[in-house]
Amino acid sequence: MGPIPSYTALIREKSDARREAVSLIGMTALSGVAMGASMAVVNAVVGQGEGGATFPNLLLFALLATIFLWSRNYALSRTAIIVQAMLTRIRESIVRKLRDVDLQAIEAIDRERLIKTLSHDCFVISEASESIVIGASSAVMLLFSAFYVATLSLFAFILLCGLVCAAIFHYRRSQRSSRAILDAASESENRLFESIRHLVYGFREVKIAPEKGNDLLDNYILDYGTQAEALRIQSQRQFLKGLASSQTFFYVLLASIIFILPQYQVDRLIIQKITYIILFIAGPMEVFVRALPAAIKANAAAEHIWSVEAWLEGADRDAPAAALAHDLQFQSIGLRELTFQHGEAEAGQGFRVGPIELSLRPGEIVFIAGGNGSGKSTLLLLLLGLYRPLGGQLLWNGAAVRPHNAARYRQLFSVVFADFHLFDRLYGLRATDPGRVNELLHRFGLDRKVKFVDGAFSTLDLSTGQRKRLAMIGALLEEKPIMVFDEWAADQDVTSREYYYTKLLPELKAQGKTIVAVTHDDRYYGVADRVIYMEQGSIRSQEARV
Ligand SMILES: Nc1ncnc2c1ncn2[C@@H]1O[C@H](COP(=O)(O)OP(=O)(O)OP(=O)(O)O)[C@@H](O)[C@H]1O
Repeated sequence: MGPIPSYTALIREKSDARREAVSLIGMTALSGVAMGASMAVVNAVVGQGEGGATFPNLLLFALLATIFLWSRNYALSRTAIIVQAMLTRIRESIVRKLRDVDLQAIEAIDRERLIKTLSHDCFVISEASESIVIGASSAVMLLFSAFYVATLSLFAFILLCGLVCAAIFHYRRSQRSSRAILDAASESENRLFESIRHLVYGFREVKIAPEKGNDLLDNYILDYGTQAEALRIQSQRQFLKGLASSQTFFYVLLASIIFILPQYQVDRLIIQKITYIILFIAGPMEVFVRALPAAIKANAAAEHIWSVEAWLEGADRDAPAAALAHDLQFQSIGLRELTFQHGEAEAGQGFRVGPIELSLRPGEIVFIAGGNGSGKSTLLLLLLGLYRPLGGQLLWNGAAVRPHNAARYRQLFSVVFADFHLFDRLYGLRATDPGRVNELLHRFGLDRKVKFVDGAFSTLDLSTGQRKRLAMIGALLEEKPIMVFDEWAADQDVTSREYYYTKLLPELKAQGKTIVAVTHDDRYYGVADRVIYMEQGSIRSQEARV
């Protein structure tokens, strides 16, 4: 697997490098050999004095330099193409799998970490790949030089090998905890940015209560910042220690060649040549040492990608969402003895829902009422087939909703959740007539604030009530048979609320739509055909209003 197993595994299994492995490794090695060989030519020419400066030697040098430049350029440009294509493919594969996993899986993971893997970790791999190729080419050049030294003096070669082993041993010891330090530094930075986020997004609260801001700044932002600073300095020191040990190794080597080798090797010319070699490899050696931290970071980023992939592979999913189906029939939906559990029941901290017994028929308006935390939103998620029930069945026209048909079933619904996400454009509704959108913007009193331009809304910078009205427009344009609204009217002014209950809902019902709406507005309960009361996760009662 090599010293950076996750990174190499990623390149091997997720990129096209496998097909080009021979040419890529060959070109990288060729560039190292050509660099070493051009050094050998320089050495030979200089060693021969004036007699060495011949046209054939010049040609040979030019040829080797060209091979070096061409092969390294080839390896670098192909690596860039392969790595970028690989990252695009990885992002696509992660996003595709992400789209299909269950809601419960998404709710259980760290979404920030997921986004960071798609952005930061992919960026780290993209940046590191160039350093890794140049580092590998330099390593080949160093190997070539070692063998070149062996042809000149076996003793010098043994000396070189001994010193290299000592340097590697020392380097590994000095870098032993570098990964742990890097991880701790990035953890401190995460906490630092989390605290800064509280300051930025809780700015109004901080303005009103300065002690919040002082506490955040003095005890969290500064503390985490200082921790991160100390860890980054420690990590940089470690890297510099590694660099210094490689430079010390270089000077010890040089001193050994100049002062010890002459005791065993009398040929001054050979000593001179080996000295040139040592001086020549100083640059590639530093390049190689500098590539190591980049490789360690790329390996850590690859580990994150692997763990996200593993999580996605293991997460529950429905059959992939089919293309939008317009022919979905809805005669009945039934929740039969449906049960669900939030969290661990054993830990005593979970929330149990059900058993729920509920039927839904076309063209009716059903209100769901109940106290805070009584399970209304959870009931909606169960009805929408977004949570997998623990027991019981969700029936669609008499047939059970299961992973193979759940995505299709969900297409029956348009939803405005209580904690809805407002999209900047009408995704999935490309063919929508802009005239219809403008008419709805006008109807919901948003036409002065929001314009519908090139398929997107001109702004989402709106009040909570206005944002909900915009979300409602999106839901109405979807033209689905069942509409689900979770406390939609809660943030509306009196006029919009009145409009919602007395005009919009009856109009939708008249169009044959079924409405399921969570509401606390008991003075409008007369609009509904039925009101369902939730209490502690169960339906306490159902009241027919007509
Ligand atoms: N994703 C979740 N993970 C764990 N517990 C949850 C989750 N979502 C809701 N709960 C818990 O389930 C219970 C019911 O929540 P739910 O949101 O369904 O109630 P609600 O009646 O809609 O409340 P509200 O009127 O305040 O919106 C609450 O105790 C809540 O803490």
